[in-house]
This record gives sequence, C-alpha cells and structure tokens, in this order.
Amino acid sequence: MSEQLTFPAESAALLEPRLPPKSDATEASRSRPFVTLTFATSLDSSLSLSPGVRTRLSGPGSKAMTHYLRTRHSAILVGVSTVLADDPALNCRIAGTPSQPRPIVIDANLRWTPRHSDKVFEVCRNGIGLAPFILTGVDESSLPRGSVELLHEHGGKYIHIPASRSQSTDRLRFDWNDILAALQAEGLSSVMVEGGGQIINSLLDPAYHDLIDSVIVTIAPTWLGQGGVVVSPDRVTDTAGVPLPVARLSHVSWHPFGEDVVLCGTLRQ
Ligand SMILES: NC(=O)C1=CN([C@@H]2O[C@H](COP(=O)(O)OP(=O)(O)OC[C@H]3O[C@@H](n4cnc5c(N)ncnc54)[C@H](O)[C@@H]3O)[C@@H](O)[C@H]2O)C=CC1
Ligand SMILES: Nc1nc(O)c(N)c(N[C@@H]2O[C@H](COP(=O)(O)O)[C@@H](O)[C@H]2O)n1
Repeated sequence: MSEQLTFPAESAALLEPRLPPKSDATEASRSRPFVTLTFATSLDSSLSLSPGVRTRLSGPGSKAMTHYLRTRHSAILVGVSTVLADDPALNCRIAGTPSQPRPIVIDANLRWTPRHSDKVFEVCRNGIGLAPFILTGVDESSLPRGSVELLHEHGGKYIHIPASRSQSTDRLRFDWNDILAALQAEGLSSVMVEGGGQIINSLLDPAYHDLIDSVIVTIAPTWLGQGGVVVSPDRVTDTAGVPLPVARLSHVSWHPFGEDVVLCGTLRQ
C-alpha cells in the first residue's frame, strides 16, 4: 500500500465550488452532512464488468481527483457488495494528507464478516486510514462477537439503523434520511457516496434528490459491455404511466483529466 498520488492545486481550485465548505463553523450549522455522489462510469453506465469484479475505470489523473475528494470529506460510503468485491482500502493516498475519511459500509443484513487481513484494517494499522463504521439493521444482541471486537480494536464499530423490509427482496433497507442522521450523530459533517450500483440507484430515488449536494462523475472512454453493474435508477412515470426522466443535472461543468472527463453538477435547480 505504498502508492502515493498527487493532485495539482489548479485542479483542486476548479472543484472547490463543488465541495463541502472548509470552514468548521459553516459545517456545524448544517442539519445533516453535505452529500457528494461520486463514482467512475464507463460509456455504457457500468461501474464494473460484473458484480464482484473490481474494474479499473479511472486513469491516473481522475484517480488522484477521487483521492482528493476523499481528503475533503469526513466520510466515504460504500455498499457491502463493494466491500466483498473489491476489498477496498477506502483511504486517501495523496502524500501529506491532513486527515483520513471514515469508511462507512452499508450492511443492513450483515453479509460482511470483517477479517484482520482486510485492506481497510491493514491501512488503519499502518496509520494511513480509519476503521469502518458498519451501518446495520441487525440488533446489537445478534452481532457476531469476533467482528465487534475486531472493529473495536481498530477504532471502528457497528451502528444500528432503523430498517424496513423490502417487499421485493425481503431484505432490510434503510431510508437515506436515517443514514445521514446516523452520520450527523457521529459528528461526520460530509460524506462522499462512492457506490456501488445498488447504493447509487437507491440514492437517486427522487425522494432523496434534495439530500444530494453535489454530483461528481468520472467518465472513462470505454464500453464494458452487458452484464456490468449499471447505474440506472428505478423508472418514474406520470399519473398516466408514461415514463419520465428520473433526474437531470444542472449547473454542469466538464473537466478533462487525462483520457477521462469529470462531470460536475447538482440535482437542484
Ligand atoms: N466505478 C466505481 O466508481 C465503483 C465501482 N463499484 C463496483 O460496484 C460493484 C458493487 O455494486 P453492487 O453490486 O451494486 O453493490 P453495492 O456496493 O451497491 O451494495 C449492494 C448492497 O447494498 C444494499 N443496499 C442498497 N441500497 C440500500 C439501502 N437504501 N439500505 C440498505 N441497504 C441497501 C443492497 O441491499 C445490497 O446488499 C463492485 O463490482 C464494485 O467494484 C463500487 C463503487 C464505485
Ligand atoms: N473513482 C474510481 N475509479 C475506479 O476506476 C474505480 N474502480 C473506483 N472504485 C471505487 O474505489 C474503491 C477502491 O478504493 P481503494 O483504491 O481500494 O481505496 C472501490 O471499492 C470503489 O468504491 N473508483
């Protein structure tokens, strides 16, 4: 884990209007964390070749951009399938970074059994990352003891969130308002939501658009083909059943980073 990235100050300046305020005073006055939705996609809207396959999309420049975003948020949030697929470090690897983001793993049904050898714990032991907070719908009394201890040793923990049962999958699901309330209660004033597909599609439900402060998407000049993990939220229709667009960005800007382009925008008018 010796990779060291650099991100030019002039590129950082371009992104500044899209990022959470630097001033603690402003952040403290918010009722919920600042939310940035950010991910890397192919031209066919895929995040990876298939569920469970770690797929490099970002080139060196846009990868450094993502790591710069990690320095500018208090937390970085991913779904449990991303953790199982990627064994991600979820730290910032820009040299001299002043602070590391807190990894947040959405694992409502406890599918992940954390292990000492997981990268997220390795970087934590090496002082270049923080241990995860795992948001779960499972009651405290049913949490696996070994996992609770492993997390505790590294400074992480489980956090219980109220959950409802999805009618289609019979799995526990969280309301994003409850997720953000839990982060706020932990003093986390900003969060970047990185993925994967199910997490992003769930956040892109129109009920949650007002919760998203900024959208920053890396687009790589590649098609991954069918069978990938796709960003495509559930369809919305009008009262006559005619399909409507789910969301459109406004205040859009495009920034080339090497062979990739980074699209910034907001879901607000
Ligand atoms: N290119 C990129 O920027 C990124 C790519 N990925 C890729 O995405 C893939 C994983 O994506 P997915 O398979 O879609 O899994 P995912 O990482 O989105 O996690 C899916 C899990 O999250 C749960 N979930 C979703 N919304 C929820 C909610 N509101 N409340 C409670 N639980 C919720 C689902 O029930 C499911 O168990 C991996 O292959 C990974 O490599 C992941 C992150 C970023
Ligand atoms: N920005 C970006 N570009 C890609 O090409 C990617 N595959 C991802 N994936 C996300 O980054 C996580 C890996 O993080 P570490 O490098 O291990 O810290 C991965 O789990 C996805 O969330 N992102």
